[in-house]
Parts: sequence; C-alpha cells; structure tokens
Amino acid sequence: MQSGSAIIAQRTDSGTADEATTNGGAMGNKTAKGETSDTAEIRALADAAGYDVVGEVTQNRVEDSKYQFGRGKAETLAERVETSDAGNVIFDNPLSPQQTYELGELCPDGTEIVDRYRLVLEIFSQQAGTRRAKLQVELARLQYELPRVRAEIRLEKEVANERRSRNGPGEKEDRRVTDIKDRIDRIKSKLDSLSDVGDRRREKRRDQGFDLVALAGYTNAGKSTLLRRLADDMAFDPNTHDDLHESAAAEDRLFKTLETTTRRAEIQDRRTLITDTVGFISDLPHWLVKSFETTFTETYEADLVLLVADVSDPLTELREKLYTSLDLLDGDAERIVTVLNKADRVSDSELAERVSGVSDLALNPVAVSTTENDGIDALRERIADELPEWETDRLTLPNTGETMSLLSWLYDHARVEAVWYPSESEEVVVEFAANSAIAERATVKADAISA
Ligand SMILES: Nc1nc2c(ncn2[C@@H]2O[C@H](COP(=O)(O)OP(=O)(O)OP(=O)(O)O)[C@@H](O)[C@H]2O)c(=O)[nH]1
Ligand SMILES: [Mg+2]
Repeated sequence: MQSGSAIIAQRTDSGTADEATTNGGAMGNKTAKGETSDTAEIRALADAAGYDVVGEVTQNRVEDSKYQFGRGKAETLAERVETSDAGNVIFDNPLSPQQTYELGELCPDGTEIVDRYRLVLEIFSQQAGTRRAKLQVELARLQYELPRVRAEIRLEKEVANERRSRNGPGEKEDRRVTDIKDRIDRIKSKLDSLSDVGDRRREKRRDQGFDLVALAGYTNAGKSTLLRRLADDMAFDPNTHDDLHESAAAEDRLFKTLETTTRRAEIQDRRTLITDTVGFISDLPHWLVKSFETTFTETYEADLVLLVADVSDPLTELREKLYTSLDLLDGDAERIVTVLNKADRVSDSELAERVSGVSDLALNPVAVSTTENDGIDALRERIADELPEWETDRLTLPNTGETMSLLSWLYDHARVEAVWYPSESEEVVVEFAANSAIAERATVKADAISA
C-alpha cells in the first residue's frame, strides 16, 4: 500500500519567495488547519516555489499506472481543479511521463501537471544566483528531462506504428536525446573546472592556517542563521575569497540557500572558515543530489561538519531528517557534530526526550537556540574540541631579520605559545601550535634560514 497525494495550486503573480512565505511551520506537527501532515512537506515546497495552495486530494492504495491515483480519484481531482479555477496540480510523488500526459488529458485544458522533482527544480532555478548554482540547476533539469524525452519518443513511435505511418519519428527525435546529452557533457566539464578552483581554494585556505567547517542539514534547520551567529563581522578581500559573502541569507522557507557561502570565524583561538551549504530534503533522486556535488564536496572535505537539525520537529520527523542527512553525507564526512537547533521552541522535557530519542543517530548532540543566542558558547567549545589537533613545534633560529619575519608569519598562521632568547646565544626559540600544513611550511622556512 502506498499513499499518494496531490495538491491543487495557483501560481502567485510574483512567483517570488517573499510574498509566498508562510512560516516553515507548514512542516510536521505545525500544520495549519485543514491540511494533513501527509501533505505538509509538499505544501511547504509549493509555497517556496511561489504557489498558493487551494486544495488537496489524497489516496491510500496501490499506485495506478495510468494516473497514479485510481480513476475515480483522478476524476475527483480534475473536478476540483475545474471548480477551483486553479492552474496547477502538484503531485507529492514523482510521475512517469505517461502519467503526466494522462493527467493533463483528464484535467481542464491548460492545467499544468507538476511532480515533486519538477517542483524542486522550479525552486532551485528561482534561487540560483551564482554561475555555479545556475549550471548545477541546469544540469539537474536536463537530467530530469532526458528519460522523459526518451519516453516521449517511445510513445510517439508507438502511435506512429499504430497508424502504420511511413514517416514515423526517426533521426530528428534521436537528435533531441543527443542534444540533451551534449549539453549535459558541456555543463559537467564547466562544473569540473569550477570544482578544481574550489579544490585549490580549499588547499590554499588550509595552507593559510584555517580550519574548514561546513554546515549541513535539512532545509530550514537554521544553518544560515547559525552561520551568521558564529561568523566574525569581518569583511574579506573579494579578490582572494570570491565566495565569501557578508551575509548568508536566512529565511523561513525551504531551500533558501542554494550555493555555498563562506565566512570567517574565530572559534576559541582557531581561525576557521565556515561554509553554509544547500539544505537536504528526503526523497530527492540521485541525479538531483549529484548535480549539487560541488556543494557537497565542501562538506566532505571540511575538517568538521556541523549537522544542524530542527529539534522542534516531532521525534519521528527529526529522526527521519537526521537519517536522510547522514545518508547524504554518506559516511564521507570525517567528523560530525549534531546541532539540535531551535531549542527555544521546545520545553526542557521535550528537549530531553528528543536528545535520547536520537541517541543512536547523534552522539552527544549540542542543543542551541541560534536566534536566542543560547548554547552558542558551548557549541564553540565543542567545535574547538572536535577540530583536528594542532601539532606543537619548537624552532631554534638565529636572531636575524629573516627569523623575525618568520616569527610574524607564525603569529598570522599559527598560535605562538612562547618566544624566548636564551642568554649566551644569538638565538631565538619559538614554540607554536599549528595545523600540519602550517607546521610543515614553518619547518621548510626555518631550514632555509638555518642553511
Ligand atoms: N525559533 C527559532 N527559529 C530559528 C532558529 N534558528 C533559525 N530559525 C529560523 O528558522 C528559519 C530557517 O532558517 P535558515 O537559517 O534560513 O535555515 P537554513 O537551514 O539555512 O535553510 P535552507 O537554506 O533552506 O537550507 C528562519 O526563519 C530562522 O529565523 C532558532 O534557534 N529558533
Ligand atoms: Mg540557508
């Protein structure tokens, strides 16, 4: 038995986020009157894409191959669309190309049939701001289209064969497929070159003594808000750090963040760069997740991942979201600290219940309220604890100008613990702690001075 649901919706004029925003409470236990929790997430997604939802139709039964719903339900849906005068039907589940076609035939002329994947693509393309995000969305869209175009060609061929037509679709349609494939290849190679840039940038940042922290988690968990809370207000040189932005946009809306934003934060005495990433959601197809690979790479290659979750979600939902997030992180992330955010929305006993209820998924989670600035200091301590240990090193150098400039380089890139000038010698001794890249470079520099 599978449950299917569809919502009937109307595009708002602007199609933009702001006007369509309701609170993200559209999810889970916070459902408004008249909507079932079954449709909460698809409603929130529709809202994020700029639709006004005017009704819903749900059914519990085995999926029907023609309409996804059984015929009776599909007809009810079509009638409801007719009377509500809405132009869109949005299915929570993916639809096959045939189902999309059949539903289009059944509903009033001009009704747009949208499924979950297409809806997510719509949101993504509205949100994509940077070149990389645009390319990723375009890649996802082409990958969505490819099997559909293939199916369309198959259907056309069948129809042509039935009519015994001699001029059935041939080369021309095949070209539609090759066109899409060519575009996919081109976009992939562009993205590859952009991710090389990302690799080099990450390398360089480690060399500069930064620890890399990534924020990950379900959409609307509060990642961008937390980034702003943790970050220093320091402006960065846009020439060397072209993905560092003053702000990470936060809004109570699904998929607000579609590209990575990195900001600098001093955590205890560690200089970190914290990167905000695209939010997760369940039931996303593999190709869609893959198209955001460059975003995920930031997460995999970070020294530490903060997995943010909304602790005010009911326990089952919280568990599902954590599970989805961990699954997407795919065991690749080395160190994960789970942050249970929005603690201000639950009572102490509810919080305790959630913490013990997720103990198999999240060991020692940190509960915080980002908006109330509660628990943030404890989180900072925890981050500092979990970052890879710094090496402690001692260098003995001649007391020269070159040594002084190495010393000032160390002040910039490491934590200088002590400097002393042993009497009876013309030497300087410096003791410092640093990440391995910095410690290695310091040794190389010191060797050059002593040689
Ligand atoms: N009550 C409460 N609300 C919070 C807290 N932290 C964030 N929020 C709200 O949650 C909503 C979502 O926050 P974002 O920071 O945009 O969430 P996100 O995880 O970046 O979302 P995506 O970019 O879509 O993945 C916003 O309305 C925030 O104001 C918190 O500690 N308590
Ligand atoms: Mg965000």
